[in-house]
Formats: sequence, structure tokens, C-alpha cells
Amino acid sequence: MQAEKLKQLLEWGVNNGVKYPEEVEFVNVEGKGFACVAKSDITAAEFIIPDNLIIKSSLSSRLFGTSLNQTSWLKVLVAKLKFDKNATTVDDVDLKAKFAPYIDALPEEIDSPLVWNPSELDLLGNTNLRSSLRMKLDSIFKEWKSIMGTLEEHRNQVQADTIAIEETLEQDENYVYRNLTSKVFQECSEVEWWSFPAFLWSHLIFLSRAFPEYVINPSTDPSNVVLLPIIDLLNHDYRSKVEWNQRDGAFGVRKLEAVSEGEEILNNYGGKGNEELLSGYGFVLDENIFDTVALKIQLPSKTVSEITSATSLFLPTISDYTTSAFELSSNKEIKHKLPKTDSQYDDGILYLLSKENNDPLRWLLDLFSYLEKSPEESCSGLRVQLQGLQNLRNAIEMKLSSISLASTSDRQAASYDVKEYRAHAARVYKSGQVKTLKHAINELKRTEKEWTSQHKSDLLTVKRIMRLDPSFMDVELPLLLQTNTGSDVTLESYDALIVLWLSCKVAFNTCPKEAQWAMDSFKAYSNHCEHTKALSPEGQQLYRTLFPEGSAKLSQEQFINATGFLQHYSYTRLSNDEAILVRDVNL
Ligand SMILES: C[S@@+](CC[C@H](N)C(=O)[O-])C[C@H]1O[C@@H](n2cnc3c(N)ncnc32)[C@H](O)[C@@H]1O
Repeated sequence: MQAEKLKQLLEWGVNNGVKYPEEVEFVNVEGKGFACVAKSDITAAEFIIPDNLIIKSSLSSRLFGTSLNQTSWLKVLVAKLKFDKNATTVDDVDLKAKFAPYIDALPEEIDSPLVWNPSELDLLGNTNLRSSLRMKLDSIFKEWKSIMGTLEEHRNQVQADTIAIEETLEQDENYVYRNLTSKVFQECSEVEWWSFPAFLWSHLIFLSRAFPEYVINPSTDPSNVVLLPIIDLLNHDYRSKVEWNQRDGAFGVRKLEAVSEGEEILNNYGGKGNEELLSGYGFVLDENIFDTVALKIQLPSKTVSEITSATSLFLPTISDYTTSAFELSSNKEIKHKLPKTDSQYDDGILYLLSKENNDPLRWLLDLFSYLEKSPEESCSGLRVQLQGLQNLRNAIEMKLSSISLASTSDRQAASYDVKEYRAHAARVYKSGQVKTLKHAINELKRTEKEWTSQHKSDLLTVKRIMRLDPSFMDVELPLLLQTNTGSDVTLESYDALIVLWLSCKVAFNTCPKEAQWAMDSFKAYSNHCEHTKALSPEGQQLYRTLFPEGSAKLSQEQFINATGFLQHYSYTRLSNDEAILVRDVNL
């Protein structure tokens, strides 16, 4: 069946001016659909489609009489060509008849998770892809509703469907699948061309095989797309070297490497990670070097404008990540970057973590450090950076553990058959997410190690204090606490031990020279804060526990100064919840 459709498509293409090398053949490959394979060794291969076979928005604009929302109307046109039994005539040409071999040969099904059943969706776990699906479906529905609402001809039916779909979209995954997304690939005869399932079908076709229109028309709006019959039979590999070119409206793809007999000739859709490939195209690549994990950081608009106006922090937007597949030989520098405005961050600041590029992790680290710092501190302060790093690591570790959590589906034991390829795709996608997050965590651990070893003398851990200052535990602490040995006192945290060390240093006026910087900062802090700080309730409580009778050597205020100082001059290491004193220096 598919083989016959493929044969007719190719005949139609060749008869209408499509060109491709004689040494290639198109075949149906299990799990990939159609593919192009070399019949003998070839040094170069070029595929060309003439202008009049390109499906573009000038056709839909003429048919529907509007030049607004061009891509949406183009999707409606393709849905009409597929599902409407009647002719679709533009400039006296019946487009249904003209493009029938192409429309007939489009894939019977696309493996996008947008149409997976709930048992298959469960395999995606708690990943970004899983949680974005409902939003994506909502936005496709809104696109359909906004344009279909303007179609006079089917207004009442569209209105009735709109109400029903709105109700459906409020229900759980299982209900949405049964009543909406499972209808997309059903028998053509049961789907109305103007309906939402028809539009969703067309949307999935465009997601998985449309090209940006600027590949044939560099001056067009960058969001416009086209369908390129036969050219779109080439599958993807990011390693494939190809050149795209356009001449007088015709479009060509040239393979720039030799291909051996039996090898597949592959296009290159650009640097896309498995999340993008799976959600848009319904497939994944093993070991995809373009895998990313998106972290969106939502900040109050006041903080965003503070950052953009008063700091040199880099806040990325989506355009900072776009890797273009479309290197036209005639115009290699097509860039559509707009100047950044604060409103671009209204939905959050997007960080795409990746194993291949640590820049986004560095940008995130700068942001977390900025958010950690007090008004008196500098962004590049050692303490601020180390604490920012801990906070970021904590956030990434939480993300990692949430991905691995089983999804919490509230449906009542409904279970569906799981397609083998979908299970495989979910596994590969999830493992890429986990590897990327683990890479980020290791990178942060490595950075922390680098900083702490460069700044050994600027850090005081409890262990280092014990080593530098043995008389603290052996002599001073028992005297301060009026016990026989320091070990008689149970101290629940590193914090309490450091506060007591600072207290002893004040009470006995001693300090090893390697730790003198801490004492100097502590004295400056105590003098500076004398009249401003509030007595912290936790500090008071700890003082009463340690000194039930009060202390002749250490006032409550001195003790509370020490707790305040610790808070301002330390960071807490995530791995063991250990407070570490940090000198006021920059990285
Ligand atoms: C532009 S079309 C390519 C032609 C397609 N094979 C067909 O049968 O029409 C994109 C679709 O091809 C499949 N595809 C492309 N590259 C692939 C790959 N490397 N591995 C598996 N499937 C791939 C996916 O189903 C994707 O949605």
C-alpha cells in the first residue's frame, strides 16, 4: 500500500520537474517511514523541486482571501486537501487533484507524544516534555479556534465543536486521549476538513516536515513555512553535510559527501535535541549531542529590570540558542535576532543545559549568585558565588529526582497497548535528560572544587578550625561552657560549633594567625551592626540552652553577633549541610 503510494508520488514528481540522481532509490524502512538510499557509490547527490510543486502560503492566502496568519491558513489548506472530498480550486487549478499523490503518501501516523495514549505518556515520567504537552495542545486549539471562527461557511459547527473541545481540554489525560487526540489518525472519511482533529493532523505534518519559507524566499517573514514534496522524504542526521540552495523559486538540497552503495542519503534538520525531535518529529537519536534540558526561571519583573539595567548579567532568550539548519549557499548569514526587552522574560528566563556547551550553566550560576547576594555584596564575591552554586546545584538535583519519579496519573487503571518504538523513544529521551542534568551537577561540583582549592586560605571549615586551633576544643570551650571537656556538650550543627569558636575567640582574645581574617571581619561586623541588628529568637534560644545561668565570659549580645556574622559570612555546603566561613574576597 505505502509502496504503491510512494511509486505514484515519485512518478508525479518526476513528471512535474522534480530532479534527483538516478543512482538513488526511495524505500520504506521499518521505524523510519520512507528513506532515500544509494543504489551504488555516489560522490554527490542533488535533489531539486520546481517552484510550482511547493505548497506555500500564497496558495492559502488566495483560497481563503487573507494574508494574515499565513502558516495557520496553510495548515488549514493542507487539512482541506486531505479531508475534503470536494475540489479545492485556486486560480482555476484544483489543488486537491494537483497534489493528490503527495497528500496520499504522507505518513499514516506521526509518533508525536501529542497523540500518544496515556500508558505511553506515563513512560515520559515527570519530564519537561510530558508537562508541556497540555500547554501545546491548548495553544494548537487556540490557533484553530481563532482562525476557524472567521470561516463563515462552518461557523455554527465550529462553535459547537469549540465548546465541546474546551470542555474536553479541562479533563484528564485519559479523557483527552479518548475524545480528542486519538481521533487524529482515524479514517479520513470520518474527519471533517475544518475540524480540530483535521487541523491537529495538519499541524503534526507541518511540525515534522515543513521547511522555513526563507529557504526559497529570503525576504519572507521568518515564521512562514512551506512543504517541499519529495525533498521532504529525506530523513535526518545532524552529522550529514548538506547544502540548501534556491534558484528562481526552485529549491535544492545537495549532499556534500560521497555516499556508499546501500547507505542512506540524509538531510540535516539542524542541531535539535531529542526533546525537540520527539515532540515535533516523533523520533529520537541515540546519543544526541544536541540534547538539552530546559530550566525556566521565573522572576518578578522588578528583579528582571534591576538585572537588565544595573548589572552585566547575561539573560538569555530563545534566539540565543537557535541553531539554524538552513545554511543557504546564497545567504549564509540569515539572522533574525531582535533587540532584547524585559517583556521577553515575562514567561521566565530560559536556560538550556547541555553536555556540549557549559555557557548556559555559567549564565545560570551568575543569576543564582546575583539572587543570593545582599545589597552590600558584590556579584563576584567568593561567598556569594559559592552559595549561588550550592543553590543552583540543589535546584538541578531536585529536577533530576523529579524526572525519575513515577508519574502520578490519577486515572482509574485504564491501560493501553504501548508501541515498541514509543517506549524506546521515551527511554532514550529520558536518559538524555538525566545525563544532561548529571553533567551539569558534575560541572558544578568540579567548579566548587576548583574555587575552594584556589581559595583554601579564605575558607574556614570546622575541620580546619580544629586543626589550626586545638586549644579551642581542649581548653577554651570547656571553660566557656563550664564543663570538664567540650565533648560533654552535644552540638547539633556545624553552625553552633563555629558560633562557639567565634565566641571563644572574643572571650579569650586568642586566634591562630591563619584565621585572623575571620576575627577582624567579625569585630568589624560587631561594631558596624551594634545598633541595627535584631536579637534573633533562634540565637537567644541557643544561648539559653548553652548557658542556662548566663555566662560571665560571653554576653548574649556577643553570642548573637556571632550567629549573625556566621549567616553573613558563610555558605552552606549542600552535601553535608555544613556551614563554612568565607573571607570577604572576590573570586
Ligand atoms: C521530513 S520527514 C522524512 C521522511 C519520512 N521518513 C517519511 O516517511 O515521509 C520526517 C519524518 O521522518 C522520520 N525520520 C526522519 N529522520 C529520522 C531518523 N533519523 N530516525 C527515525 N525516523 C526519522 C520521522 O518520522 C519524521 O517525522
